[in-house]
Amino acid sequence: MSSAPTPKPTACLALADGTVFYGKGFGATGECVAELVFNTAMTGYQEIMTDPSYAAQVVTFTFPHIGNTGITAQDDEAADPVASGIVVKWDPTDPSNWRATGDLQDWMARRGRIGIGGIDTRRLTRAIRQQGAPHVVLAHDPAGNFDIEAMIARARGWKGLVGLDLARDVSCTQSYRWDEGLWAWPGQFGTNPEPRPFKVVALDYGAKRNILRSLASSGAEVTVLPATATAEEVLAHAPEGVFLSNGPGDPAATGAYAVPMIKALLERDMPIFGICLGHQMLALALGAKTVKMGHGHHGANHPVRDMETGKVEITSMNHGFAVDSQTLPEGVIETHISLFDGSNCGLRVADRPVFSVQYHPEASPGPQDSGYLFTRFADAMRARRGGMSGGNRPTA
Ligand SMILES: NC(=O)CC[C@H](N)C(=O)O
Repeated sequence: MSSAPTPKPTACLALADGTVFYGKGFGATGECVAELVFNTAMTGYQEIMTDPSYAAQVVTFTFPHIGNTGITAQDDEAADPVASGIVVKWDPTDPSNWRATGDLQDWMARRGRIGIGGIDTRRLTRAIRQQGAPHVVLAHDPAGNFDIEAMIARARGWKGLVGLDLARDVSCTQSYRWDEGLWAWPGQFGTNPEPRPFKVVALDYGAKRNILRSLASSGAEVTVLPATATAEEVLAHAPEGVFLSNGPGDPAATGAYAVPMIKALLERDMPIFGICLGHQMLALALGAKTVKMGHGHHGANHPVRDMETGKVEITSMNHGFAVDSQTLPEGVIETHISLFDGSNCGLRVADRPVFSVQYHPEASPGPQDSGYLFTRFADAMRARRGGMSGGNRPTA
């Protein structure tokens, strides 16, 4: 009696330490070099893959069923998937979802993103937790020909994300207006009582669409400017508030453009709100330092404590760098911390409407606990209209 031959692996993942995982390839063929991170979200693989902050990263999902809800353009956080590739436990099945307009595998193949299925993602996640986010090469070849030694050497030779400036690569190149509000939970911010919208300039370092929707729904007329816009270019729009977006790469590598622009804005008494990379760059502009984390935070269930109200929020997270709270200068208050590891998750400037958070109040995917931050930004701009100050104090 003969048994069926074991199918030849059509994809493999080589870690810089020499560990190799074999599996079944899907999506695009070819090879990519990246940092490997794990994401613990149970939903939202499409939002995760299209979040521009994942540039130069491969994501391994701890949730085993990825692909089963298919793909819909409504869930794109950017025009294309940005994560270089994904690692999953089960091979993606055909989608079963009334919203699906396509399947994950075809979408990834058309957009040049590599997938590997059949991987022991628990073992891989444990390895990432122990050694920190490793450098990897992910390859997909239907013929199953892999030069493992060359892949390991390429992973070892890759310089990684520290010092890597990616924000200007994923940014828009032209300014544009964003008018679309939230479609997923339209009443989130109530009705804006202001007769005219707040003029907000949003700097695009890799902005997720749901951030722009959240700003619009909280009463803003949003003009999006490229990452390299100068303070003069920002101020030419006469904004009532400036928003600093999320984005990929090392915040400290944006010192040639974003940090000096933010420093110049801080000279003005203007509401500023930052998210994730925007939070880190604001901290740098205020004189603090950022550090690379071990394996970072990537998920949709991260508890964060608001230090001023004592409330705990369950948040969406995606970051591999963090603000070193020990370096926050006098007058800059740590407003939020991670309940997983105590790392900094938010700051504000005392008595000024300047604040930022490390996590993602726009969710997509994730819980909506932190949506109040968009209201706080709108309140800060409203207070300016009314000639009051201190509009970033806790509202609830
Ligand atoms: N989501 C983000 O904006 C990520 C910020 C930064 N690239 C980090 O990894 O920490």
